[in-house]
Amino acid sequence: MRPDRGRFGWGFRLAALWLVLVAGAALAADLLPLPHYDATLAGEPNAGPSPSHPFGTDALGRDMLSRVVHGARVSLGVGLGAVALGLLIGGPLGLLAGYRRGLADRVIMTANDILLAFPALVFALAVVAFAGAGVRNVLIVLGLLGAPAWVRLIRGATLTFAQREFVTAARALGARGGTVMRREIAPNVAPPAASYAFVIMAVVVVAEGSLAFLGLSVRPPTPTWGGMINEGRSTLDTSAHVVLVPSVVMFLTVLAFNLVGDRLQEVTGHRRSGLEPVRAGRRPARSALRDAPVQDDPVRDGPPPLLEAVDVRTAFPTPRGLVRAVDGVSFTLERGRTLAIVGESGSGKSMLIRSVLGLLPDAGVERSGRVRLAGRDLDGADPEEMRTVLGTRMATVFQDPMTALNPVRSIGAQVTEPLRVHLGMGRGEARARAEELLASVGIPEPRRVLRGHPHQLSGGMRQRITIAMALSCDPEVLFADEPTTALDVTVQKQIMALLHRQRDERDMAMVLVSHDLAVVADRADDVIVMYAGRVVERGPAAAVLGAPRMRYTEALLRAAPDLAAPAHTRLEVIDGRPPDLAAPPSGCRFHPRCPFARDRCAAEEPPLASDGTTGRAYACWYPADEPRTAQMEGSVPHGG
Ligand SMILES: Nc1ncnc2c1ncn2[C@@H]1O[C@H](COP(=O)(O)OP(=O)(O)OP(=O)(O)O)[C@@H](O)[C@H]1O
Repeated sequence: MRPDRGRFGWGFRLAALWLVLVAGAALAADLLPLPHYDATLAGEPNAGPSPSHPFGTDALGRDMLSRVVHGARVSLGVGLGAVALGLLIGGPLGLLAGYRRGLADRVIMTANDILLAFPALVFALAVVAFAGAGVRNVLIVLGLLGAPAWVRLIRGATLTFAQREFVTAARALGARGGTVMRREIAPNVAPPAASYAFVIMAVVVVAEGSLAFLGLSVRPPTPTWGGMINEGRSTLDTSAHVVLVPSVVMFLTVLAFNLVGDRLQEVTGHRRSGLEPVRAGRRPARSALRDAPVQDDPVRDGPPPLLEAVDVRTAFPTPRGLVRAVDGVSFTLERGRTLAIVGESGSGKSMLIRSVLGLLPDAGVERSGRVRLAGRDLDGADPEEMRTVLGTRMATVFQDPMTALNPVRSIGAQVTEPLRVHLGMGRGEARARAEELLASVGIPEPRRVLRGHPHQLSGGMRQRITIAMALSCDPEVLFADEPTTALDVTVQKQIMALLHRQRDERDMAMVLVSHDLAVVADRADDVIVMYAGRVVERGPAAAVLGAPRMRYTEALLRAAPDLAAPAHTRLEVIDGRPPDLAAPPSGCRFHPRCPFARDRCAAEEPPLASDGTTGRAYACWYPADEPRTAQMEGSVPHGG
């Protein structure tokens, strides 16, 4: 995230200039041609500004400019130290709370809230009075007092980024939690943290000034701004400049820190995630669904399928009730084949994929069912094994390559990471392999591209990069969740062709989520049609899309653009709205929108029953007419 330099404005520039001036003077204080800050009678006592003493002198005739400059050392030094200490403590805790959620989050945030409830200045006064005044103690106390604010800020930013696709993508590549926090989230949390550091500096400068005013910061004769204000109090009526000079310098510095911090915050401001929040206070659990009987789990002879999902259920506890996003879905997939998942928006396609990959949001999700890869039950896999499976055997290509790639890391760093982590390659070897991978997915000048960042590439090129990353460890199953939706039409075809070429060359299986039924009919071997979290029809793609039986599939096809149809042909829409997954309709979930519905549809739920042909099944009491053989074997209409 690069700040837009043109939008900083004059206020920011003046404030930044002031801070550079104060910091520079503080650093070079000993080198400047100024009298020693404690040289008494360097001039007339309490004298106003003059060419030899531009800020005047104090009651002991000491040069005020020298004292203000040396005072800046203490103020800024304590500020920097306290910010660093607060960040050192609050940063990791905030990352942990925001990324792990659940128990860690609750413990950290409860402790944090208790600490925030302490009256800070009283606490600082008590500690400094007890432990003794001095820069070190003041710095430690102010650093500790700032830590809870850092926890809140870093947690909030982490929550935002933890929902972003590049974090899911890193998890899908098998990255450990610590690595995800360090490499994916921390660099993105850094810009808001940096802007916040300026605001905290302002708070610490004021707090240090207040302690110094009370005589609880550094000991005299070392000057501090607060101490100078205190010393000048007694002569305020006759020599106001003794109080005014440190006050104005302190005021301008605090104002400048706030201005710079606020402006940086605006410029580096980040987008919020659109996910509905999960109800607070619920633990990640599998409880409510765990007891649901696992259906459709046949005992088979022969080798197990490459990928098998049995009765997968995923639900989110929300204030509206339990949202059953995936409600008892089963499928199998073999090497070299593509299974497409289709359905309206919100039907549960993405959640099904995430459930299979074990990449659900951590907090509050309830899930059950079985997922097996070549017979290995992935639910029984420990986190280490699951990370390896995700990195090497199952890989994912996400919808939007811009959000799936980390904007602040170079492409080379992102493409080589899975190679280094999972295949143990050294830097040079991983770089060479990354170049080959990029070339294999059609990226010209791979060496140059590896040095760049995601924003320097077009959408199509970015998606090629994410495909290269997904393919880097030779996965057996590739999941592609609407991989072309964010791209323009000409590029969509190229990416789809690339995916299938790679599938054939590598003999992978592919799970493809797509809204584009023409693409599904063209490319997929099998299809499952989802409605309200359930499979309502499944079978060979050509047969299902060529002659749907379930009324919802029929409606979906009529609502899809037909590439073969004349331009300006009106598309039919599916009447009504998708059901509320927290309170789905009784019987067939599609019945309120189905023109063929009868009483039985509202009363009884139709089972997903085979129609007698291989692999084909649908859930409908009054299905579309059974097609004649000639129709079924005929060409599949593009998009319906
Ligand atoms: N964190 C969450 N809390 C509550 N409900 C959620 C959450 N995430 C997803 N859902 C719900 O799960 C359902 C399925 O979502 P999913 O993203 O799988 O749909 P989809 O079919 O992939 O849609 P699209 O085609 O628009 O991507 C939706 O109704 C959504 O509202």
